[in-house]
Amino acid sequence: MTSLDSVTSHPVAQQQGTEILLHAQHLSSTRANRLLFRDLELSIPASSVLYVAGPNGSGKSTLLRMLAGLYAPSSGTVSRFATDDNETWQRQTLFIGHKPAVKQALTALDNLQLQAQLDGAQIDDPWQLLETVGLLGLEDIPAQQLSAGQQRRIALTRLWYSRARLWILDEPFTALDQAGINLLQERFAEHCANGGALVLTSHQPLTWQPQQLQTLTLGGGHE
Ligand SMILES: Nc1ncnc2c1ncn2[C@@H]1O[C@H](COP(=O)(O)OP(=O)(O)OP(=O)(O)O)[C@@H](O)[C@H]1O
Repeated sequence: MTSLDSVTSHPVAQQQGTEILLHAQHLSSTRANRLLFRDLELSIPASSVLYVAGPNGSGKSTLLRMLAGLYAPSSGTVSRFATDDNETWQRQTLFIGHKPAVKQALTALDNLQLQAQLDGAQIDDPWQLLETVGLLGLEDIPAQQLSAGQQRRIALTRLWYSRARLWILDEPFTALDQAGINLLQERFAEHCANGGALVLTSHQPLTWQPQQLQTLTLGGGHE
Protein backbone atom coordinates (compact mmCIF):
# COMPACT_ATOMS: atom_id res chain seq x y z
CA MET A 1 0.00 0.00 0.00
CA THR A 2 1.23 3.47 -0.81
CA SER A 3 1.60 5.76 2.15
CA LEU A 4 1.83 9.53 2.33
CA ASP A 5 5.55 9.18 3.01
CA SER A 6 6.05 7.81 -0.46
CA VAL A 7 4.73 10.96 -2.15
CA THR A 8 7.40 13.55 -2.66
CA SER A 9 6.77 16.99 -4.05
CA HIS A 10 9.10 19.86 -4.82
CA PRO A 11 6.85 22.86 -5.08
CA VAL A 12 7.54 25.96 -7.10
CA ALA A 13 8.33 28.96 -4.90
CA GLN A 14 5.17 30.93 -5.57
CA GLN A 15 5.44 34.66 -5.95
CA GLN A 16 2.73 36.84 -4.55
CA GLY A 17 0.17 37.66 -7.21
CA THR A 18 1.00 34.62 -9.35
CA GLU A 19 -2.13 33.31 -11.03
CA ILE A 20 -3.00 29.79 -9.91
CA LEU A 21 -4.64 27.78 -12.69
CA LEU A 22 -5.43 24.72 -10.59
CA HIS A 23 -5.47 24.02 -6.89
CA ALA A 24 -6.10 20.61 -5.33
CA GLN A 25 -6.54 19.97 -1.64
CA HIS A 26 -6.58 16.81 0.48
CA LEU A 27 -6.74 14.69 -2.65
CA SER A 28 -6.91 10.94 -2.08
CA SER A 29 -7.52 7.97 -4.31
CA THR A 30 -8.24 4.35 -3.52
CA ARG A 31 -8.68 1.93 -6.43
CA ALA A 32 -9.31 -1.80 -6.20
CA ASN A 33 -8.93 -1.50 -2.39
CA ARG A 34 -5.48 -0.02 -2.82
CA LEU A 35 -4.57 3.44 -1.54
CA LEU A 36 -2.70 5.21 -4.33
CA PHE A 37 -2.17 8.56 -2.59
CA ARG A 38 -3.78 10.59 0.13
CA ASP A 39 -3.97 14.15 1.38
CA LEU A 40 -2.22 15.49 -1.66
CA GLU A 41 -2.07 19.26 -2.07
CA LEU A 42 -1.10 20.83 -5.38
CA SER A 43 -1.02 24.30 -6.86
CA ILE A 44 -0.27 24.85 -10.51
CA PRO A 45 0.72 28.43 -11.23
CA ALA A 46 0.63 29.97 -14.71
CA SER A 47 3.80 29.31 -16.72
CA SER A 48 4.75 26.27 -14.66
CA VAL A 49 5.16 22.54 -15.20
CA LEU A 50 4.08 19.73 -12.88
CA TYR A 51 5.97 16.56 -13.71
CA VAL A 52 4.35 13.47 -12.17
CA ALA A 53 6.71 10.53 -11.85
CA GLY A 54 6.42 7.06 -10.34
CA PRO A 55 6.49 3.38 -11.20
CA ASN A 56 3.78 1.47 -13.11
CA GLY A 57 0.54 1.39 -11.18
CA SER A 58 1.50 4.17 -8.74
CA GLY A 59 -1.49 6.30 -9.76
CA LYS A 60 -0.11 8.83 -12.24
CA SER A 61 -2.90 8.41 -14.82
CA THR A 62 -5.48 8.33 -12.05
CA LEU A 63 -4.19 11.65 -10.69
CA LEU A 64 -4.11 13.29 -14.13
CA ARG A 65 -7.65 12.18 -14.87
CA MET A 66 -8.72 13.65 -11.54
CA LEU A 67 -7.03 16.96 -12.30
CA ALA A 68 -8.77 16.93 -15.69
CA GLY A 69 -12.16 16.39 -14.04
CA LEU A 70 -12.60 12.97 -15.68
CA TYR A 71 -12.40 10.89 -12.53
CA ALA A 72 -13.71 11.69 -9.07
CA PRO A 73 -11.29 11.63 -6.14
CA SER A 74 -12.07 9.35 -3.20
CA SER A 75 -11.84 12.54 -1.16
CA GLY A 76 -10.60 16.08 -1.60
CA THR A 77 -11.28 18.87 -4.05
CA VAL A 78 -9.88 20.24 -7.29
CA SER A 79 -10.58 23.87 -8.15
CA ARG A 80 -9.73 25.33 -11.51
CA PHE A 81 -9.26 28.84 -12.82
CA ALA A 82 -10.81 30.20 -9.62
CA THR A 83 -14.27 29.46 -10.99
CA ASP A 84 -17.04 26.88 -10.73
CA ASP A 85 -18.08 27.61 -14.29
CA ASN A 86 -17.82 24.31 -16.11
CA GLU A 87 -17.71 25.91 -19.55
CA THR A 88 -14.66 27.99 -18.63
CA TRP A 89 -13.02 24.94 -17.19
CA GLN A 90 -13.66 22.87 -20.34
CA ARG A 91 -12.43 25.62 -22.63
CA GLN A 92 -9.26 26.21 -20.65
CA THR A 93 -8.22 22.58 -20.18
CA LEU A 94 -6.80 20.14 -22.70
CA PHE A 95 -6.39 16.51 -21.67
CA ILE A 96 -4.60 13.97 -23.86
CA GLY A 97 -4.55 10.41 -22.54
CA HIS A 98 -1.78 7.89 -22.92
CA LYS A 99 -3.42 6.16 -25.90
CA PRO A 100 -3.54 8.31 -29.03
CA ALA A 101 -7.21 8.98 -29.79
CA VAL A 102 -6.83 8.39 -33.51
CA LYS A 103 -9.44 6.86 -35.82
CA GLN A 104 -7.64 3.99 -37.52
CA ALA A 105 -9.62 4.05 -40.77
CA LEU A 106 -9.12 7.79 -41.30
CA THR A 107 -6.08 9.47 -42.83
CA ALA A 108 -3.82 11.80 -40.83
CA LEU A 109 -5.46 14.79 -42.51
CA ASP A 110 -9.00 13.55 -41.80
CA ASN A 111 -8.07 12.74 -38.21
CA LEU A 112 -6.67 16.23 -37.74
CA GLN A 113 -9.76 17.86 -39.20
CA LEU A 114 -12.14 15.68 -37.20
CA GLN A 115 -10.27 16.34 -33.98
CA ALA A 116 -10.21 20.07 -34.61
CA GLN A 117 -13.95 20.00 -35.27
CA LEU A 118 -14.55 18.14 -31.98
CA ASP A 119 -12.34 20.69 -30.22
CA GLY A 120 -14.29 23.55 -31.82
CA ALA A 121 -11.09 24.86 -33.43
CA GLN A 122 -10.53 26.41 -36.83
CA ILE A 123 -7.34 25.35 -38.63
CA ASP A 124 -6.42 27.66 -41.50
CA ASP A 125 -3.65 25.51 -42.94
CA PRO A 126 -3.81 21.84 -41.91
CA TRP A 127 -0.95 20.93 -44.29
CA GLN A 128 1.32 23.40 -42.52
CA LEU A 129 0.41 21.81 -39.20
CA LEU A 130 1.07 18.32 -40.58
CA GLU A 131 4.46 19.56 -41.77
CA THR A 132 5.21 20.98 -38.30
CA VAL A 133 4.66 17.59 -36.70
CA GLY A 134 6.56 15.74 -39.46
CA LEU A 135 3.58 14.15 -41.21
CA LEU A 136 3.60 16.00 -44.53
CA GLY A 137 3.63 13.43 -47.32
CA LEU A 138 1.82 10.93 -45.12
CA GLU A 139 -1.45 12.86 -44.95
CA ASP A 140 -3.40 10.50 -47.24
CA ILE A 141 -2.44 7.26 -45.51
CA PRO A 142 -4.97 5.64 -43.13
CA ALA A 143 -3.75 5.85 -39.53
CA GLN A 144 -3.71 2.06 -39.25
CA GLN A 145 -0.86 2.03 -41.77
CA LEU A 146 1.19 4.55 -39.79
CA SER A 147 3.70 3.73 -37.07
CA ALA A 148 2.98 4.21 -33.36
CA GLY A 149 5.09 7.39 -33.29
CA GLN A 150 3.36 8.78 -36.38
CA GLN A 151 -0.05 8.10 -34.81
CA ARG A 152 1.11 9.84 -31.65
CA ARG A 153 2.12 12.83 -33.76
CA ILE A 154 -1.43 13.01 -35.18
CA ALA A 155 -2.86 13.13 -31.65
CA LEU A 156 -0.35 15.77 -30.59
CA THR A 157 -1.34 18.19 -33.39
CA ARG A 158 -3.93 19.39 -30.86
CA LEU A 159 -1.12 21.14 -28.99
CA TRP A 160 -0.50 23.42 -31.96
CA TYR A 161 -4.03 24.75 -32.25
CA SER A 162 -5.29 24.48 -28.67
CA ARG A 163 -6.11 27.71 -26.88
CA ALA A 164 -6.47 25.97 -23.51
CA ARG A 165 -4.16 27.31 -20.83
CA LEU A 166 -3.79 24.10 -18.86
CA TRP A 167 -2.49 21.05 -20.69
CA ILE A 168 -2.74 17.70 -18.93
CA LEU A 169 -0.79 15.10 -20.88
CA ASP A 170 -0.40 11.45 -19.95
CA GLU A 171 2.89 10.06 -21.30
CA PRO A 172 3.06 12.38 -24.32
CA PHE A 173 6.56 11.19 -25.29
CA THR A 174 5.56 7.54 -25.72
CA ALA A 175 6.62 6.17 -29.13
CA LEU A 176 8.22 9.45 -30.21
CA ASP A 177 11.78 9.52 -31.51
CA GLN A 178 14.26 12.03 -30.05
CA ALA A 179 13.43 14.64 -32.71
CA GLY A 180 9.74 14.30 -31.82
CA ILE A 181 10.51 14.65 -28.10
CA ASN A 182 12.57 17.77 -28.76
CA LEU A 183 9.81 19.26 -30.91
CA LEU A 184 7.27 18.62 -28.19
CA GLN A 185 9.43 20.13 -25.49
CA GLU A 186 9.93 23.25 -27.62
CA ARG A 187 6.16 23.50 -27.88
CA PHE A 188 5.84 23.10 -24.10
CA ALA A 189 8.36 25.88 -23.52
CA GLU A 190 6.41 28.16 -25.88
CA HIS A 191 3.14 27.34 -24.09
CA CYS A 192 4.62 28.16 -20.67
CA ALA A 193 6.22 31.36 -21.98
CA ASN A 194 2.72 32.41 -23.09
CA GLY A 195 1.27 31.94 -19.59
CA GLY A 196 0.07 28.37 -20.02
CA ALA A 197 0.81 25.51 -17.66
CA LEU A 198 1.46 21.85 -18.13
CA VAL A 199 0.94 18.66 -16.14
CA LEU A 200 2.60 15.59 -17.58
CA THR A 201 3.68 12.07 -16.77
CA SER A 202 6.55 10.24 -18.33
CA HIS A 203 8.82 7.31 -17.64
CA GLN A 204 11.73 9.31 -18.95
CA PRO A 205 13.32 12.46 -17.52
CA LEU A 206 12.69 15.82 -19.16
CA THR A 207 15.65 16.98 -21.19
CA TRP A 208 14.23 20.50 -21.11
CA GLN A 209 14.61 22.67 -18.00
CA PRO A 210 11.35 24.57 -17.43
CA GLN A 211 11.73 27.83 -15.54
CA GLN A 212 9.15 26.70 -12.98
CA LEU A 213 9.10 22.97 -12.38
CA GLN A 214 7.44 20.91 -9.67
CA THR A 215 8.14 17.21 -9.45
CA LEU A 216 5.67 14.91 -7.76
CA THR A 217 6.77 11.32 -7.28
CA LEU A 218 4.05 8.81 -6.48
CA GLY A 219 4.51 5.34 -5.10
CA GLY A 220 7.85 5.68 -3.38
CA GLY A 221 9.86 6.12 -6.55
CA HIS A 222 12.89 8.32 -6.74
CA GLU A 223 13.32 11.33 -8.99
N1 LIG B 1 -10.27 0.96 -14.55
C1 LIG B 1 -9.74 0.61 -13.39
N2 LIG B 1 -10.46 -0.05 -12.46
C2 LIG B 1 -9.95 -0.42 -11.26
N3 LIG B 1 -8.68 -0.14 -10.90
C3 LIG B 1 -7.92 0.52 -11.78
C4 LIG B 1 -8.39 0.92 -13.05
N4 LIG B 1 -7.40 1.56 -13.70
C5 LIG B 1 -6.36 1.55 -12.88
N5 LIG B 1 -6.66 0.94 -11.72
C6 LIG B 1 -5.80 0.72 -10.56
O1 LIG B 1 -5.18 1.94 -10.24
C7 LIG B 1 -3.78 1.73 -10.08
C8 LIG B 1 -3.10 2.95 -10.66
O2 LIG B 1 -3.28 2.94 -12.07
P1 LIG B 1 -2.74 4.14 -12.96
O3 LIG B 1 -3.11 3.82 -14.37
O4 LIG B 1 -3.20 5.42 -12.39
O5 LIG B 1 -1.15 4.00 -12.73
P2 LIG B 1 0.05 4.68 -13.51
O6 LIG B 1 1.00 5.19 -12.46
O7 LIG B 1 -0.45 5.66 -14.49
O8 LIG B 1 0.69 3.44 -14.24
P3 LIG B 1 1.54 3.29 -15.59
O9 LIG B 1 2.90 3.88 -15.31
O10 LIG B 1 1.58 1.82 -15.79
O11 LIG B 1 0.79 4.00 -16.69
C9 LIG B 1 -3.44 0.44 -10.79
O12 LIG B 1 -2.51 -0.32 -10.07
C10 LIG B 1 -4.75 -0.31 -10.84
O13 LIG B 1 -4.78 -1.25 -9.77
